[in-house]
Amino acid sequence: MTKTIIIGSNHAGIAAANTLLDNYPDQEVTMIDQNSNLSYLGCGTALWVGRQIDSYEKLFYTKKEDFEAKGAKIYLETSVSKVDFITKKIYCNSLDGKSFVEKYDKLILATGSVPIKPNIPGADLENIHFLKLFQDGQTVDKLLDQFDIRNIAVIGAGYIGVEIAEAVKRRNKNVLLFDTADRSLSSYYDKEFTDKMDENLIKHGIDVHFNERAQEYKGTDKVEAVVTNKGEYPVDLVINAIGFLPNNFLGKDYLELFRNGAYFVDNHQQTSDPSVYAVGDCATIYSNALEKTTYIALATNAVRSGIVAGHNVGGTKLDATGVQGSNGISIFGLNMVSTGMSVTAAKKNGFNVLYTDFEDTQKPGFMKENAEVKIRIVYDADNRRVLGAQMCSTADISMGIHMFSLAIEQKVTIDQLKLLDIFFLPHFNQPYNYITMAALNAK
Ligand SMILES: Cc1cc2nc3c(=O)[nH]c(=O)nc-3n(C[C@H](O)[C@H](O)[C@H](O)COP(=O)(O)OP(=O)(O)OC[C@H]3O[C@@H](n4cnc5c(N)ncnc54)[C@H](O)[C@@H]3O)c2cc1C
Ligand SMILES: NC(=O)c1ccc[n+]([C@@H]2O[C@H](COP(=O)([O-])OP(=O)(O)OC[C@H]3O[C@@H](n4cnc5c(N)ncnc54)[C@H](O)[C@@H]3O)[C@@H](O)[C@H]2O)c1
Repeated sequence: MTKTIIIGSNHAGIAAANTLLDNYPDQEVTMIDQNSNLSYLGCGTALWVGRQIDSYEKLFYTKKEDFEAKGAKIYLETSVSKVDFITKKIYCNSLDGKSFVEKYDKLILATGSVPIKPNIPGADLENIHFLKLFQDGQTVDKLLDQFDIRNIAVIGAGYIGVEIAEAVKRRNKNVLLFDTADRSLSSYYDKEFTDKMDENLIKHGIDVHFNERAQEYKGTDKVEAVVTNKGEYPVDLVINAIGFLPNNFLGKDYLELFRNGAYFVDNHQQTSDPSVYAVGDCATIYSNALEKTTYIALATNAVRSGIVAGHNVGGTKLDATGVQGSNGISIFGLNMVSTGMSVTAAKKNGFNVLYTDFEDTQKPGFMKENAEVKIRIVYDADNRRVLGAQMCSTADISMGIHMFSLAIEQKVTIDQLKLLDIFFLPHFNQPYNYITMAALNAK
């Protein structure tokens, strides 16, 4: 028997555990997590807090007993305080006061990420929260029930910030949304797309403050105001959402790290110690768009990297295929999806970049239910390789982005997309559909 210990039992750790337990009967699997729950889908926090779904119960997709039934040993409310990588031992402390040591043959680090804490005065006042764990969502949800919690500042207009801004607005509170960038979602989309999101946010009553950095949280015990480079705003609750950092506490002094501190892994999820693998938000990932190792914190990547690590630890060599960072968001009925790099991101990364845009209705004019679609395909001006795509509509056009994800992975050129066989049916698109038209218009 090979003994594998997995530290962290959320999306990445779960995927690794299931892969090992379902495919490799010679594996003894031990899972350890400091939290009391596992498999919480953070994407559901905004849906639940905004009352778009009835409750949070179904936001968990598995439980401790499911792993025990497959023969794993699983400890919750147990934190690993130290790993001795030389003797292959981990040191654990459970919430009920017990300490114990476990030995491993192979170790999978799946310790995820931690939200970045703004380093400003007043950051420890009451009613200032993050939105990472289920418990964070519960705290914010309860506070929003209080009548005297009226003005809510959301710091960071990235994915978490924009989603929770919508949710809080749906609870009839005043929302102030701050970002240091000049627009929302600036790391995912170009301005022509984020302009649509910003208009949408403003139209629904969200008070947006771009190019604005929070410099201080003021208050006696509880937060009472946010001070930025442009003004002071009375608030009753602050939600910080300015990004994640990899949680590298256990291996930072021993394993090779990426520039942001993530465990540097190869395409088998193996770290610089051959007995140690790292998966999900604590590890690097290979971007096929950039053609470089990078860091992209997404549940989808956590699951895929967990599967890859599981097979390699189990004894089947499996190469990760790399990712495109595909992502999507749906706010007050406006849907935006992207994959690979925006023009802004490609330029920042030194690419000689071109793009092609197209805007039209999704379906032929005779269809009753119809919506505008905007698409941009980003490509390399030198070798014509597709680098990214963005789409936006009030219709559900999300599935089209997966094709661009594959195109980037497979190094397809913009010219190969021009005459690609794309079906036509009035219920879904036009004979001259938006993907073909965008590609045909490419210079
Ligand atoms: C509000 C919100 C919405 C999101 N929405 C989406 C979305 O729509 N789509 C998407 O793809 N991604 C989304 N994400 C991102 C996604 O949740 C993360 O990328 C994903 O959770 C990463 O999974 P992970 O298992 O690598 O890490 P984590 O989820 O961070 O889990 C790490 C686990 O390790 C445990 N742990 C850490 N240190 C120790 C230790 N020393 N001892 C024991 N246990 C330890 C933690 O308790 C935790 O359970 C969202 C995130 C948030 C917060
Ligand atoms: N729909 C989804 O796929 C989804 C939903 C939620 C979260 N996630 C993922 O979870 C991770 C964390 O999400 P997130 O929203 O925290 O990060 P993010 O990177 O999406 O957004 C962070 C935002 O904070 C801004 N910012 C940075 N420092 C700031 C400061 N000091 N003051 C004000 N603004 C500041 C940035 O400009 C950026 O817009 C991301 O990897 C994200 O992709 C994905």
